[in-house]
Amino acid sequence: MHTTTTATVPGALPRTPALALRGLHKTFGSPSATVRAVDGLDLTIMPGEVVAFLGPNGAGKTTTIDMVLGLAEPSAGTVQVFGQSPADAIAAGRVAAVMQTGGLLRDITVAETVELTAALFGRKDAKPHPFLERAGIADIAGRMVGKCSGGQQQRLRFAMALVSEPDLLLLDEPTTGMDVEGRRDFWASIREDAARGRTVVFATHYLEEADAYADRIVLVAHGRVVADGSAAEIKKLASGRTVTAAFPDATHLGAAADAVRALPGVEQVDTRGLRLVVRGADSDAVARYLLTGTSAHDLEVTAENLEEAFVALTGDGPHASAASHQTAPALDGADR
Ligand SMILES: Nc1ncnc2c1ncn2[C@@H]1O[C@H](COP(=O)(O)OP(=O)(O)OP(=O)(O)O)[C@@H](O)[C@H]1O
Repeated sequence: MHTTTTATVPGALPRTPALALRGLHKTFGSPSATVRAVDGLDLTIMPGEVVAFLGPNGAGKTTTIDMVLGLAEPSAGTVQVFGQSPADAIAAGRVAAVMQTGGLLRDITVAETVELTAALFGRKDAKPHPFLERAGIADIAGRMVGKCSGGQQQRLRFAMALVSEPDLLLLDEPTTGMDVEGRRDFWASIREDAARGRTVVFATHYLEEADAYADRIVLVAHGRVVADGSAAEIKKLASGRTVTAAFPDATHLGAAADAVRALPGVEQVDTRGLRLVVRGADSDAVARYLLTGTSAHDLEVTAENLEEAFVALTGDGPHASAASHQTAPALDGADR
């Protein structure tokens, strides 16, 4: 898990984080109807990290990215990009973004788009080909943008973002609307580029994408970080199992629920109708207890996937209960 604000090696000066978000808040609306889009977000990302910003709709991912890009002002808290304000970092060409939509002219070619971007960055001399090559679209350099597929247009946005050779690349759900193959190719280009040491932060809904392409996953919900770790660590959260069993009546069910809560390793206990749902690390012990010590029948044990762990951690799904939040604080250190 990530708990440091700076990384040090003996004898070396502490490195400046690529991104440092401190007590970040963003509220929208009037005082009577306020939306807390970002609600106390702390995050530190070091240079060279590839980080997935993973969360459900409305978690605050885009609003956070907008603040990093200087497109929105925080209501409270601070954003630093390589130790600078977003405006200074952007002016220095240190940060660029691939957003979900917009930013393209349909009636010019792919190569002309990159040329135009280079001119806007004061790099008239920059040839488009190397950027198109890196984004994997050199073969469609002469195609009109309006004739490109959604995936090709996203790669073009990626090529445009590369023009300033940014140290930090932000991608806001860059593969929305792409098919599986398109996504795979797009990520191959991004990973290749990240291998050169660029810091990459991407917002996504897709757990598989975060798992496959990020070195670190930051789970966001309700404008806060609810878990933060390597893909392996986040996946470990999903290594638990769920035991469900039916009961003849509510009295037996209630008594079993109380007793099961006291068993070691049990993280979450819910009831659905006359079924008890128990989530925890030691499914054997739970199953043994239910079958030998209670009137449980029709017992089922299922392995969890990352999706279920995510729902449990963010407290947004039918499995969510007060107990699910016990897991989050251990992963949610004050400072990242
Ligand atoms: N300009 C705005 N005015 C009012 N509310 C807003 C505004 N922008 C965002 N919100 C609200 O803030 C919350 C966070 O939105 P945000 O777009 O940051 O989430 P997200 O995690 O990017 O979601 P998605 O994955 O759906 O894009 C949502 O409830 C959204 O409706």
